[in-house]
Amino acid sequence: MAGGKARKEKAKAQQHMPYQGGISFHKSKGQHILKNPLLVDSIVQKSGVKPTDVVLEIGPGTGNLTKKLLEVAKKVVAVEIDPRMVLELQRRFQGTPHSNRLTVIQGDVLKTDLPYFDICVANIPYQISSPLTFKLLNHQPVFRAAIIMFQREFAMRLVAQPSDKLYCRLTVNTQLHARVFHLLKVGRNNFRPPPKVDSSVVRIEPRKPRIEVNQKEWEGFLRICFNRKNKTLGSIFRQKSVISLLEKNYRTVRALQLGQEDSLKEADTKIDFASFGDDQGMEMDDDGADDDEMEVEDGEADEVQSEFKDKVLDVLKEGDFEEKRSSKLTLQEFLYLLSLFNKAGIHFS
Ligand SMILES: C[S@@+](CC[C@H](N)C(=O)[O-])C[C@H]1O[C@@H](n2cnc3c(N)ncnc32)[C@H](O)[C@@H]1O
Repeated sequence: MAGGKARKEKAKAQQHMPYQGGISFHKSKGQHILKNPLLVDSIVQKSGVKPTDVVLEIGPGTGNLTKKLLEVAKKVVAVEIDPRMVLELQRRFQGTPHSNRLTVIQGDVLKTDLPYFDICVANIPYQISSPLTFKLLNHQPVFRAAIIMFQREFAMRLVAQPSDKLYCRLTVNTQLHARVFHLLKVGRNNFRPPPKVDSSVVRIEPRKPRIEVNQKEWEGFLRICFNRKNKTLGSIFRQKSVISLLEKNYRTVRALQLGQEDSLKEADTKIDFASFGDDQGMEMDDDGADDDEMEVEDGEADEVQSEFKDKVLDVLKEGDFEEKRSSKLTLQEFLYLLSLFNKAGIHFS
């Protein structure tokens, strides 16, 4: 009797254990599986998955979230990089009523052409947070929402508002394409093995219609604005390095417009906006003070006096931006300032 009771208790306890399938987890692949079934329920419930939805899951692991998603969705397409996990998923769902509604794609989600989906729900490896977010935001056709677990700090950057400490280039870049909401704080002990950081679930809703910008223009512009986000735009756009970059670009664009190939050669077309920050504007290691640690020259000594500089400063004055700081500008203000620069023939790509 005592043995039977112990067995029953063990079986009961196992029901509430995360399904691990005897697999060892690799931290290098961000393998921290969800071990709290109540949390999994809560994520699925907050996602608002409909019975008609095709769900994209990224990094299904051993399938704890997948199982709940299959219970509420029409279909789940899961992309998993680790072949051991893919095998485990197939074993877990084989012969269950769900098996024909689950498609597993083995591969790196960043290199995979994503299929159609209505909604994405995922507990992802945190090292791909930034490229994955931008991949999703560029995905066509536009999906309804993505409900994603991120490292807490990354999540707070996505939802930050002007003046918040974590408001940065990533925030503005993301909010250009989507509205982002914080859904749930998740402590590290909800995972096995526990990661070193706390997490948050956010809901990303792509804007419909999209705000159309020239992506290269926008990125070059934001790199400069966020190079020192707490400085005034007046002092950023007075810097010699910024003025000479913009002037080179201005001359190149003018030469192209006039079809003057000789002036184009003179203009030296090499424009290096990349020196003003990384690709996505996401640095998790800084203190949120600035987007980039690169030292830039500023101050009177590095200023240039030129007609072109006056042209740039006139744009700032026209929009009343000279004394404003990127850390406090709204998305609409960034869009407006870029449009003023472009109207004056000043380009960032
Ligand atoms: C944080 S775990 C989540 C596991 C499961 N969804 C859960 O919540 O229990 C992340 C999963 O993503 C997988 N993964 C890591 N890098 C990936 C990539 N580039 N593409 C697709 N899957 C990836 C890992 O193998 C792991 O299974």
